Amino acid sequence: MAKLIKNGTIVTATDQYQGDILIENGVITQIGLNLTRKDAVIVDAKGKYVFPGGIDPHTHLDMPFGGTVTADNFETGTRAAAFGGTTMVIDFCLTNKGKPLSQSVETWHQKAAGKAVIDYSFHLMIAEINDEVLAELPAMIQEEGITSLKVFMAYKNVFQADDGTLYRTLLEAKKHGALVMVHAENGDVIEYLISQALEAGQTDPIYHALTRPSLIEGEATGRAAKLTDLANSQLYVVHVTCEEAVQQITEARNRGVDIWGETCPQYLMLDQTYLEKPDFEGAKYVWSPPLRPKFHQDVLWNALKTGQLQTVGSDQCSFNFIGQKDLGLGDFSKIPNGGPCIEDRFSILYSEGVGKGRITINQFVDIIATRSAKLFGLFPKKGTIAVGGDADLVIFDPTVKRTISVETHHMNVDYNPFEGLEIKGEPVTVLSRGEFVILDKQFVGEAGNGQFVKRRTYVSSASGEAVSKKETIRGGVPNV
Ligand SMILES: NC(=O)NCCC(=O)O
Ligand SMILES: [Zn+2]
Ligand SMILES: [Zn+2]
Repeated sequence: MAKLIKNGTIVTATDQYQGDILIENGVITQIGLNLTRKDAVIVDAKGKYVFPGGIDPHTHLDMPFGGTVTADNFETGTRAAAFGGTTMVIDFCLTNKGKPLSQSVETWHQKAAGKAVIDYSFHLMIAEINDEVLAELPAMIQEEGITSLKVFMAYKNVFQADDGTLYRTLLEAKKHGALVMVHAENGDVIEYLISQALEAGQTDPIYHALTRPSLIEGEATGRAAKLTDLANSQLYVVHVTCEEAVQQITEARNRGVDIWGETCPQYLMLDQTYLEKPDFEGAKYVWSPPLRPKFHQDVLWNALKTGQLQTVGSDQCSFNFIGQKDLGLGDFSKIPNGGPCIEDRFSILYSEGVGKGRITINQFVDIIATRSAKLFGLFPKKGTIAVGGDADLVIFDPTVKRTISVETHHMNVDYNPFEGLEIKGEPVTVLSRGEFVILDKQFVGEAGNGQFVKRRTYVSSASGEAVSKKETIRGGVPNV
């Protein structure tokens, strides 16, 4: 049945205006003033913003990691995402050396199908480059629509790939139209620092942060940026936490490298002192890269404001405090890395960003949805509000004050790292392809309604300025 959203303030990455939105067969068919339609369900959005549904470019749902499996799967995770105003997630499909890529992708399809309540896609991890991988990659990218590849520069002996693998992945990505993503930390150095700490009896959660200094996140970011330049390819740096990494990205962008950066709410809001909480509570705040000293937060906010960083992902990777995080009691290196944020990403960025004057409301939409849609081949089907696009929409009440808490969140995990944070603004109604998923703050969706979305190949035009600058200033580096 048609739906008509009336009287809302429509906000995109570029505009803000009063208007009505007509939805038919899951897509937006008209936007205008005083629209009428006899047989439509009317949704009154007076006094509310109508935003494009959030796109979370970085989630780990139902993922085995650190000797356990994330507490949220595709059903609980995407349901919580919807409550929080997110209508599409791109999850990381892990792969195993020596196994076909197609097998890993099939495993991820099985995890998501019948469970997801909103649309989803996958990034594909590249652990090695060999003849089999080279043979499979073109079809993965161009036929399966998995147009982003992930390389880990850390987690030695688990996920870490070497520089040769990263470089060859960059070359293949350029050839076939994919965006390469990196977890940028120096895994070899970290492994040594961890062994030194444990030898010295330093076992508490704070040593997780102290053995992963920001300098080596910056070093790995700079290395990846330079390899991208050499390969004349394209790079997206996930979960940027610190000044050193921002500097490397900025410097590379200024040289004309096609490079993008993401940060996460935890790095914008929480600092290293959280890892010092007594009674092992610091384990709740173990992410890699780690939380940093507070001054890095201002650097990250400023980088979002000035466009040096372009997106905010949740890096949703939830583990219960009791029964999962406590695997690392007596040895910080065994604490499963990651935390829950899929539900709060959207509202925290609105409240702390727009509400506190750090970013504009149009920048908010760009960071939370539009930029990811462009970089990951979804725009303009998703990531904006336009005739012909999917009706993935969030009706958002900017006046509601609330406190984030495990008592009220919908994630399947026994703590919330933002517990007690007072924020302003809340998604009230959320639609995915024109169907209500959240209606007046109640879940009305259904597991399995979310669909896998094949994405378009990476186009450098998404990068605009950076690529044209490179072509005019440097003439580009030849592909070798
Ligand atoms: N970030 C984190 O600590 N856990 C999730 C895996 C990753 O993104 O590195
Ligand atoms: Zn990572
Ligand atoms: Zn991650």
